[in-house]
Amino acid sequence: MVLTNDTPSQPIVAFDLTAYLRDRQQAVEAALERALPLLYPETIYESMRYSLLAGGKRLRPILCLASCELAGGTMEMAMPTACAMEMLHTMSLIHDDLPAMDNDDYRRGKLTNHKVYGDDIAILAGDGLLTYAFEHIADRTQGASGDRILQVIVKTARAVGAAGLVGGQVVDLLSEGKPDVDVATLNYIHTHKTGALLEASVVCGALLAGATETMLQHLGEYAKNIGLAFQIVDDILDITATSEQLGKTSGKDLQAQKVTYPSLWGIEKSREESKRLIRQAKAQLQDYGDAAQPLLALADFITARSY
Ligand code: DMA
Ligand SMILES: C=C(C)CCOP(=O)(O)OP(=O)(O)O
Ligand SMILES: [Mg+2]
Ligand SMILES: [Mg+2]
Repeated sequence: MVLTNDTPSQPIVAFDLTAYLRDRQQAVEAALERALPLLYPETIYESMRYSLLAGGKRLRPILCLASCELAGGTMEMAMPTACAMEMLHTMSLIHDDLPAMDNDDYRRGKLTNHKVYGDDIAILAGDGLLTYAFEHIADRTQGASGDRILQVIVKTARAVGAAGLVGGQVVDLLSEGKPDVDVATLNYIHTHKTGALLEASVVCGALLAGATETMLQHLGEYAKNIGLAFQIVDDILDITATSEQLGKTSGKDLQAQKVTYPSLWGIEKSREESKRLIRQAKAQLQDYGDAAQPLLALADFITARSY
């Protein structure tokens, strides 16, 4: 996919997103493989690796690496944090798919973790990934000061805890089957269960590189907008895409009576809203010229994606 940068006041330069994603996905896969070797007791490491190394778009680590580079840092400096974001995302998926939550049998085209290893090991695999993510940031980050690493840990912990992802998942579950969920509640669910970790991924990359307050603010706004757009698109795809395309059972939101943007507004209006959010995200990066190309293209990828 070659996307042109259509933000006003930016030069029109083609950016090969397909090649970029392929390179970055490869780098992230290799780093994840190295980060989590198979140790004793093998069952838990096998279970953690089963989900962590099952593919996926690797969007969160790629965003983290890109924002670190935009802020003048290196890919190496951000790689442990980038890997941690994927560990946390994987933890959230393993737990989200459990029978006590969304009860899903497929993820990334494979049986879900609990279907292979059982609920007990799947819960522990999530716990293992959650804790290891923080160990990995603290233990493996090189080239950034202890102070910056601490800021990253605080930001990330907040993003996955009750003030972030956990809080969003709770309201998502409590809203199931309710016919009167309003847009404010829906926005809370989306910005917390999905947006918070995406935002942390973007902001932490830049924090490691010592970005200015202004840049952190721009990147935070960029990330909030793409985060909300991401979940709207996810809910559209749940209706319009096949299980094969998604690698998970489609049509689950309707079945579980989840309130979503498309259920409230219909597919067309939801699509328009996601596009508006992406335009708003890209507008945050207008001061950064060509250096922002990866993040601009990644924003477009969120609405263009089909899985
Ligand atoms: C998943 O949300 C969110 C987290 C934090 C795992 P979801 O249940 O809407 O996503 P999916 O359709 O991928 O299960
Ligand atoms: C947070 C949500 C909505 C779950 C899906 O996330 P992704 O679509 O990023 O899943 P993978 O590419 O990592 O499989
Ligand atoms: Mg869910
Ligand atoms: Mg789910």
